[in-house]
Amino acid sequence: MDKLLNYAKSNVDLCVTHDSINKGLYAEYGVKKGLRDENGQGVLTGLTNISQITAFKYIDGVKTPCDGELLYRGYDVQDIVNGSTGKKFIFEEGAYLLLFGELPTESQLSKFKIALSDGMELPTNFTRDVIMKAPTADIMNSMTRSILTLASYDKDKDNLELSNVLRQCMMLISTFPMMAAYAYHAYNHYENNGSMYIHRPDPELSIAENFLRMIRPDQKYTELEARVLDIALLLHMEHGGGNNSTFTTRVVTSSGSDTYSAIAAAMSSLKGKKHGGANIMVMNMMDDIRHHVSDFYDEDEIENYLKKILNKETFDKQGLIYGMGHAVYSLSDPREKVFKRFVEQLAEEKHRNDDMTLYNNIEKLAPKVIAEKRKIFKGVSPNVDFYSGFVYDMLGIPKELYTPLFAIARIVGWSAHRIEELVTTDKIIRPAYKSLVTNRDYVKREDRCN
Ligand SMILES: CC(=O)SCCNC(=O)CCNC(=O)[C@H](O)C(C)(C)COP(=O)(O)OP(=O)(O)OC[C@H]1O[C@@H](n2cnc3c(N)ncnc32)[C@H](O)[C@@H]1OP(=O)(O)O
Ligand SMILES: O=C([O-])CC(=O)C(=O)O
Repeated sequence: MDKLLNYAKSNVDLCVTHDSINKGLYAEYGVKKGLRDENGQGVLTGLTNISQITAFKYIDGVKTPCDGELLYRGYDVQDIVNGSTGKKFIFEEGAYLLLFGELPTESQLSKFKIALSDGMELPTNFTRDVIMKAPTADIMNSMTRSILTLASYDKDKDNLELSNVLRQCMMLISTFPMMAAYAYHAYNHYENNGSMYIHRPDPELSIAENFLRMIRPDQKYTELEARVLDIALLLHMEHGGGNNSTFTTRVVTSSGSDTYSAIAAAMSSLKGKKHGGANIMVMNMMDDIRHHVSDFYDEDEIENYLKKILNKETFDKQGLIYGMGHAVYSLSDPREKVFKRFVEQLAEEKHRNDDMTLYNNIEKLAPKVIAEKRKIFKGVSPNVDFYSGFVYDMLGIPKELYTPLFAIARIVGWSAHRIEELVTTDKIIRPAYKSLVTNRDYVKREDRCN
């Protein structure tokens, strides 16, 4: 390993020399870096009927940043949340809506729940033979391994008929919580010396309830905890075709690959720190801030520390304030607003008021500090990941499961987009790269100088 690392270090300069491209050429050739134009707007690469994100409104013909709006199949997520008061199975209802395009009637929801419950089963000894092998704190990697292994149990893996793809997607929606919870227990036992327990899901319970039941030794949870998690799952389900993991799903789907491979690829995208992996990074960053800021009520001290993070002087030295900013939203992310309502309620109940103050101050100061230091076109505001980790922390969910929870929700959006891609597009996604290569005369091996 060390020898390989030494070799890699000695060759890094070659990569930098041959892989650095003058940034000015992007503008010269009209290349949209990150598939974004000069104003940060995403390049149009597809059409979708699944969801809609609004971050700007036209006022007197002028494009103006506005509070964010997110519609699932035309319904505002905030209305879905408000309409769910006193109800269970909010995630399941959202999943039906995204997969089939309509809000379910009681009877449709009930049949859908039964179908999902039927899918809540892993193959015999799968937990022992696959999930418990090579335990890791990286639960996303463990889940991805499980997804790819499940493919080898599926006799109809490559069949792209819609009914088969839908069966595969629903089976994955049903089994993701088990893959995540059991992978965590294996890690906690083998790496952390914790106790290991494997609770089976109860087919009568919701996905949110089952998740809480499976991760807790006594299988108990309160109504509020289950509701908050149910809503968190709803809010994370879907975010258009362009977000990194959904676009990945669509790219892999467009090549004719199977469901397991497309979803495994999406998992690999989601875990990135700039995408779904940001929820863990927010928690790590908050720990770091708590460690370095002595007074959570002192705005100057907090602002100075945030500047150090942006200047790559501290924390992970990447220059990012996690949980802030979004590729699409401008003034606000509607999901963050919903989260905040629950955060305030939970923080009061769990006596986390000092933490709440720190979060409030960062929410207020970070956008200003980022706007001063970076070229921001549309405004920068807290995103869905800013409060999600704090909520999960107050629900006693271990940090290793935060990004997996995102995946447990987003598999629904990935599934809907895979199906839409199969039904509608049927064209391999293949953008162009302008080549800067120049012809060189071939030199025989013995004639190359050192
Ligand atoms: C579920 C989700 O995926 S939500 C996003 C979760 N990710 C995070 O919280 C990580 C922190 N945030 C970020 O890295 C960014 O805001 C992203 C990746 C989400 C979006 O980035 P972009 O699409 O480049 O956003 P935008 O066009 O508004 O950014 C403009 C500039 O501000 C920078 N910027 C945006 N947000 C931040 C931030 N939180 N901290 C530091 N700089 C930031 C961008 O890097 C970019 O700088 P550049 O032009 O030098 O590359
Ligand atoms: O849309 C994006 O770029 C990021 C994303 O998935 C989300 O915010 O849920």
